[in-house]
Amino acid sequence: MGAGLSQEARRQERLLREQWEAARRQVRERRGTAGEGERRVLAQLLVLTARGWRLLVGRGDVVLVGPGGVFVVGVGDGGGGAAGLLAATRVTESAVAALGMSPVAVQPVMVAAGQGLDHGHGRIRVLGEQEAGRVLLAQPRRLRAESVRAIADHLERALPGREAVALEERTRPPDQRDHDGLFDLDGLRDAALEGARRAPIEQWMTFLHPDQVALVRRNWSGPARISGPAGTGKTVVALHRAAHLARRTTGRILYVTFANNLPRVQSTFLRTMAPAVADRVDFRSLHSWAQEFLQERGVPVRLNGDKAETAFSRAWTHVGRESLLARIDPGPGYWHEEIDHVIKGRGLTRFEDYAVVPRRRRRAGLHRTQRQAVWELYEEYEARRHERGVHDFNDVLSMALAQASQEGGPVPYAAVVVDEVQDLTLVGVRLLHALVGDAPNGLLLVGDGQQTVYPGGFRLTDAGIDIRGDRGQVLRTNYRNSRQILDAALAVVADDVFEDIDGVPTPGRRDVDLTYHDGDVVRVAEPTADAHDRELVGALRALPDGALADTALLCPSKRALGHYQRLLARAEIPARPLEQYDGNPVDAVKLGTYPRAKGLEFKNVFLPRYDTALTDTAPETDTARERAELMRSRLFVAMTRARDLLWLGSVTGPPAPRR
Ligand SMILES: Nc1ncnc2c1ncn2[C@@H]1O[C@H](COP(=O)(O)OP(=O)(O)OP(=O)(O)O)[C@@H](O)[C@H]1O
Repeated sequence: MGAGLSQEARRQERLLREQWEAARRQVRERRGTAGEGERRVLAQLLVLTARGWRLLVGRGDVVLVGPGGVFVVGVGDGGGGAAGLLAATRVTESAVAALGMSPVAVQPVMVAAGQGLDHGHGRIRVLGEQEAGRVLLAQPRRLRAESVRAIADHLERALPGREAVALEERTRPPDQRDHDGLFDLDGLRDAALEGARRAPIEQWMTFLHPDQVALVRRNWSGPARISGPAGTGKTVVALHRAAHLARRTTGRILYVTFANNLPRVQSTFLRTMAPAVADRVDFRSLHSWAQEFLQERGVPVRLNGDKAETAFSRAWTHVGRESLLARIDPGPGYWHEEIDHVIKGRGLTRFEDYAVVPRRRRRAGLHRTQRQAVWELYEEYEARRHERGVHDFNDVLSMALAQASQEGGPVPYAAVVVDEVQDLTLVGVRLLHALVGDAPNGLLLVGDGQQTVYPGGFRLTDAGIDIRGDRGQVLRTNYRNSRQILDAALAVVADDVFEDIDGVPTPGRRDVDLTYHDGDVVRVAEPTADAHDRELVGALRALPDGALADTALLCPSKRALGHYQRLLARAEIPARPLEQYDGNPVDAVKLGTYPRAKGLEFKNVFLPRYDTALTDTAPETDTARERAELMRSRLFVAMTRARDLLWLGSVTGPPAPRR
């Protein structure tokens, strides 16, 4: 900076110098017996008290509460080293849990002799003596002033034996200036400026409902499950849980979803909310993880979706098209799904098993002869796939399961968290279960059967996962949607009874508690597609500056998506594919299909021609009914992504070309 220092930087520097000198003096007077290193650290922490932080000094550690969160700082050699610091952290975590504060917001820090240190040691962040104040000052803002006050007051009562210490405001005689040439005041000044500049982190990254905190900290004796309707904080709890487990163990945590883009977004969130452990949580999509796992084990994978697709098309032409299957549903898609989600998705390799398997969430009942026809198609597909020497996505999971089930292999993860579990196949769930087995706090399955966006399904009992007693938890408070938005979404699936992975049938219109939250549904019905599109563009343009960063436009199909992509390009409205979204704000509309939006949320959600996903008349065949139901489920997911505005466009026709 030097000569170019801004006025604010100069003011900060002057203030900091005064505070630093006063702090040094105070520590020298009160803690004369402490070593120089310890005194220097305490002086830095005292400076923080002049900047909105509170200090509770104990024996060997200091609890700090400030805009950057709650820190338990090990100083000097009065305490019990790392073990003592972790014990003090746990006590502090318990104390703040009553206020709804997540354990991940309480961070243990060890200050060590030396300079330029900043690294993780297990769950403890290690900072050099010179860095402590600077690093804490530069933290993104996590707590507002009133929260700092409330938490510090609470901790003063809850943690007896600690002394509240603050920098005393005294007028400084001019001849007592304490020139401490060794200390990096510039660093402290820059950190203070940086801390003030950084955007505060989201409230949910620090505060949860006390019931949610209890789930995050709970000890489960085996696999556990968290379910609940859309927007009830399942992912939020799962993220805090992953961070909490990462701090409790030295192993790695695997956080898996089915979709590809979700892990990126969730990883961004975790990095902000619990940076110290972020590197020990692997956010992965199931298939990409399985491929890498096989590679590490030296198992060759020749995944080729296109060639596998061709193998299926040929098989259909050869044995499917003229078979009795075509009478049930003439489209090959339904039968491809049957192979993907029922036969291979469940890992079936013998007809006798398929002949009797319960085909969960498949609406067309198939008797034995019909199943035989499906099996022939399956065998033909497998033969043609082998001929081409390629694997499909299901093969990858089956091979990974075979590897993971082998005795004696290294256990790569201490815990596995599965988000959106309802969209996994049975083999996928078995694979993840095989990684950690029934270990305490090993497997956590999070999801909601009502938001299923792929066909087929499974029950936990099919996977041999036994979740009993308090290991099955249901969240019931929707924190995302307003009454209007949730009502509009529930109306779509009101008549669809669904079965979740526990096998319990649940009515579509579920009881959900709502938190008070504003939010509107805007319905636009136009006689022509052009008029509809003009309204859409107008509505997007009417959004306030900067709003596009938190806006999504979602479509039922890729084809429709192409249309709106071009429309937005012509209208010069910035847009980004949802696939590229990683949770960091970009001032552009996020464009994607309904299934792509799963697990995400946006302030504004635009669903042009949303009613193409709905059918006016009851479908005549079972397979058409199943498809219609799946479309409603996807639309429901898309609608419940909206926090503040749900824009529903439709074309009343005539004539409205179908998209
Ligand atoms: N205790 C809480 N207080 C306030 N907001 C909360 C709380 N818990 C969660 N939220 C907010 O609720 C919203 C939904 O949370 P989350 O995405 O975890 O829900 P979900 O159950 O996973 O949703 P879905 O199944 O629809 O994907 C988020 O905006 C989150 O910040």
